[in-house]
Amino acid sequence: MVLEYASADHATPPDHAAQRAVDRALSELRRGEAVVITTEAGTALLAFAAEAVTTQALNHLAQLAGTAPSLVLTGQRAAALGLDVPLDRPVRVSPPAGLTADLVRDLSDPTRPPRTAKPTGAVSLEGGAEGAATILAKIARLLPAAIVADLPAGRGGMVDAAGFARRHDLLLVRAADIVDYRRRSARSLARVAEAAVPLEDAERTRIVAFRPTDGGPEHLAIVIGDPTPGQPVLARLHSECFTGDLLGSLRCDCGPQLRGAIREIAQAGQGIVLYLAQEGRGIGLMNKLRAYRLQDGGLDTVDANTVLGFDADERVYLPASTMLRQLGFTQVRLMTNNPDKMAQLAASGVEVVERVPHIFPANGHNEAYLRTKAEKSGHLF
Ligand SMILES: Nc1nc2c(ncn2[C@@H]2O[C@H](COP(=O)(O)OP(=O)(O)OP(=O)(O)O)[C@@H](O)[C@H]2O)c(=O)[nH]1
Ligand SMILES: [Zn+2]
Repeated sequence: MVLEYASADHATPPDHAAQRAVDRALSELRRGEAVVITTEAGTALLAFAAEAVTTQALNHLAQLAGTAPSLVLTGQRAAALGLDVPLDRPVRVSPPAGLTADLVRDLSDPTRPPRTAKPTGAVSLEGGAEGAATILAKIARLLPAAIVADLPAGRGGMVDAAGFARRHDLLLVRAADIVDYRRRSARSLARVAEAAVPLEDAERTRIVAFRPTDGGPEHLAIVIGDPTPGQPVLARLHSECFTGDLLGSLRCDCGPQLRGAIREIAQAGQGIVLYLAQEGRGIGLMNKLRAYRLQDGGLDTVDANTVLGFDADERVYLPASTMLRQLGFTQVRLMTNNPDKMAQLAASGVEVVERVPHIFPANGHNEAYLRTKAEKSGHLF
């Protein structure tokens, strides 16, 4: 099958400027710089990633904004620290004596040696800009926590966020654009390259590579044989697992699932494996290694995620549905045990006409992991 490439025009979404602002903010955050986050309500925050905290950075933020910095945690992280708060709202912690770099590290990073740090002082439930700051940290694959300081209102009670950002050479990004970033990114995926790549277990294979126009994560379709567009296709949605897929880690079941899917599809004649760039159930490799560390301390795979401040599963399957559609498929026979994959695909307009179980034997190291997936995440083993 010869594939047509999307034209540049087709691939340019109307919200290009919004995506660009978020993408730039991501790299600022990863470099430890602050960005200005604005809300539709007219408020604005200066924010940088908790993971980049230093005494100097805290002082610099306070001096820039002219207000005391607070720490923003996700509801999940705050609950893990013993606060009685809803899990789905960000929490802002403002200790009366002010933040220190050590306190920020202790509150935001559970892999640090245990100390007795507890959030003290004003703890408030927040929304717009604070929530966006934690989402930005998540998309940047950092710990989901941010240090923030309010921009004070100027004359007339208005915050001149744009003027402030310009004066201090800071990037300005809208909270709503951060919230929409992943959805827009998935929508803007376009095919950029394709080549035959004969595999050990499936010789008639080609890889079709997709890239979003915002420079975000690239995803791959591994197309085996010649599936007929418009017909239900045997498909596996595989989330990246560096440790399992490449190194053969025994902590999970990803390696056998990936190779097994390729073998099974080759035996069936045709089908597609989507290789999705959402390592560690969407928290990234660094954070997955942190989660492993917590699991070595006794937590299960779900609790390790939430103690870090993430949801148990941060993955989205909108990119998968966009890729399937662009390849000509809207119906799948899905190789999975995970009901959330089926639900998310269905919600994004790809019909799951059949679930094909995709189970591999435990290996002596991953029994607890598989049990937790069944008991807590509803996997159908
Ligand atoms: N955060 C975290 N991610 C993990 C852990 N173990 C494996 N993973 C990740 O879990 C994902 C597994 O992906 P899949 O095999 O596609 O999905 P699944 O949820 O197991 O569902 P099915 O295999 O389709 O039934 C990969 O992104 C792995 O990197 C863990 O302990 N913590
Ligand atoms: Zn894995």
